[in-house]
Amino acid sequence: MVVIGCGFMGKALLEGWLASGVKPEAIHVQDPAPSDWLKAQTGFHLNKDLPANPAVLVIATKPQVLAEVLPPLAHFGDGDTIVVTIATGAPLAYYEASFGAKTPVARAMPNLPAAVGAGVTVFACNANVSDAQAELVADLFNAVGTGIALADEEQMHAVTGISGSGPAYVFAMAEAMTKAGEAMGLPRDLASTLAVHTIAGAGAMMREADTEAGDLRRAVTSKGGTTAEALKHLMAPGTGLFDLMEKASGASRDRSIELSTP
Ligand SMILES: NC(=O)C1=CN([C@@H]2O[C@H](COP(=O)(O)OP(=O)(O)OC[C@H]3O[C@@H](n4cnc5c(N)ncnc54)[C@H](OP(=O)(O)O)[C@@H]3O)[C@@H](O)[C@H]2O)C=CC1
Ligand SMILES: O=C(O)[C@@H]1CCC=N1
Repeated sequence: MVVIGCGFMGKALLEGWLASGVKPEAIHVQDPAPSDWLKAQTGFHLNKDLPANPAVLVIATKPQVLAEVLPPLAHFGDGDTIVVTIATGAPLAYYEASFGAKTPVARAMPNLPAAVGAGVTVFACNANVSDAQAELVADLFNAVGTGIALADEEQMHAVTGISGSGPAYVFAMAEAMTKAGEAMGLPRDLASTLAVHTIAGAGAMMREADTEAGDLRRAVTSKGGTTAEALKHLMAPGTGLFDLMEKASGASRDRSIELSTP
């Protein structure tokens, strides 16, 4: 496997893949300014000559640099190597134009919790991807969480607005809960611990429960109690979380569309 670009997301995937048993010796990583984490890894082939026919070529750079990153890699095209790109926005056709029309390409949108094996990745494959390669892509992303194949590539922008950017919304929520706790006089450490454990606990419960998130919300909300008072603010039409989430995820989706012509 060859990985081009090892920033936040490249590192998250590599951490997940290493934890799932992929051998570092099987991985070539190219990055012009390797992070301390990358330099500290043993076994990777870092910024060394690349193998001629890797099974997988992962593109993990920002979409803004694709126009300079892809041309020197064009010789990997039109063969058995599958290009797996996690760059936001750019469509499959962009890679076909760069690598050749016969190149197998999978366009994926992972998310940061892949680093701890709890990511969710949606991927769309072009017509050149064989069944075995599609299975390989699914295996790669299932190894770091849950992989979901998508038939309609156009939906990838909306996926980005929900799960690609989504961990940041949840981290922001933890920050906001911490700040609110401090504002009510709790020590920062305690407020932060409460926020993190509450979100992690609620997340674990949603994953295991057989019911929808709304049902779980109702289970916390005693009639005439404290939560109902809080939710009057969080669910207020116009200013509440629901409308805000629609605006926020829509803004992420729109930016993904803007980035689709690198
Ligand atoms: N972060 C996230 O949660 C997610 C990110 N993504 C997508 O993944 C991609 C990477 O994102 P992220 O990791 O956050 O970004 P980063 O900027 O952290 O990582 C990109 C890495 O690529 C390196 N790079 C730049 N030019 C080259 C080159 N010519 N050859 C090899 N490497 C190069 C950068 O080096 P330098 O910094 O020195 O320029 C950097 O280390 C983006 O397309 C992003 O949209 C998708 C889902 C989630
Ligand atoms: O912010 C970004 O552009 C990337 C894509 C999804 C998460 N991070």
